[in-house]
Amino acid sequence: MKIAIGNDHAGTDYKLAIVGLLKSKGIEVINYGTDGTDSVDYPDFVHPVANDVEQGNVDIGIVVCGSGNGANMTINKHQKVRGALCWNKEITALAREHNDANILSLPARFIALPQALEMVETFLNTEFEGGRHERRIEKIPCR
Ligand SMILES: O=C(CO)[C@H](O)[C@H](O)[C@H](O)COP(=O)(O)O
Repeated sequence: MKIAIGNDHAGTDYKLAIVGLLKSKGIEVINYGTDGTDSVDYPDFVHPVANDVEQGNVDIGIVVCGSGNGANMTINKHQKVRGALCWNKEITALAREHNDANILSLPARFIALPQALEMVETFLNTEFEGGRHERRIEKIPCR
């Protein structure tokens, strides 16, 4: 499995912990940064994640910022991206089961690190249910 990850300054600590978790599982990670805590602009770091997902270069993406909203708004401008802003394990599971989310957006300033890591595990280990949800996600793109 291959995962792209990007974040702003608010998400750096959590991102580094997530990268550690993923690598410990033998997952290949493309880290678009930032790896610092100086103030940056989240679109510069999450558009590359969305591009990789859109082009099929990676299996899924993860973005991390303060509230999760700016990063999630940005990635969802990409046609093939279904980015899900998640704040607990249950919402994360539903994002995969019902929405076939392909990028997980995490709000680092509003969830604890162990919870964020648990959500990453859930995102990786939960399958899309298909069925009626397939029809619905096919209707998401603007027509
Ligand atoms: O929406 C956001 C990015 O997706 C975030 O919450 C940012 O991390 C936040 O806006 C950064 O705020 P700061 O005051 O510039 O640290």
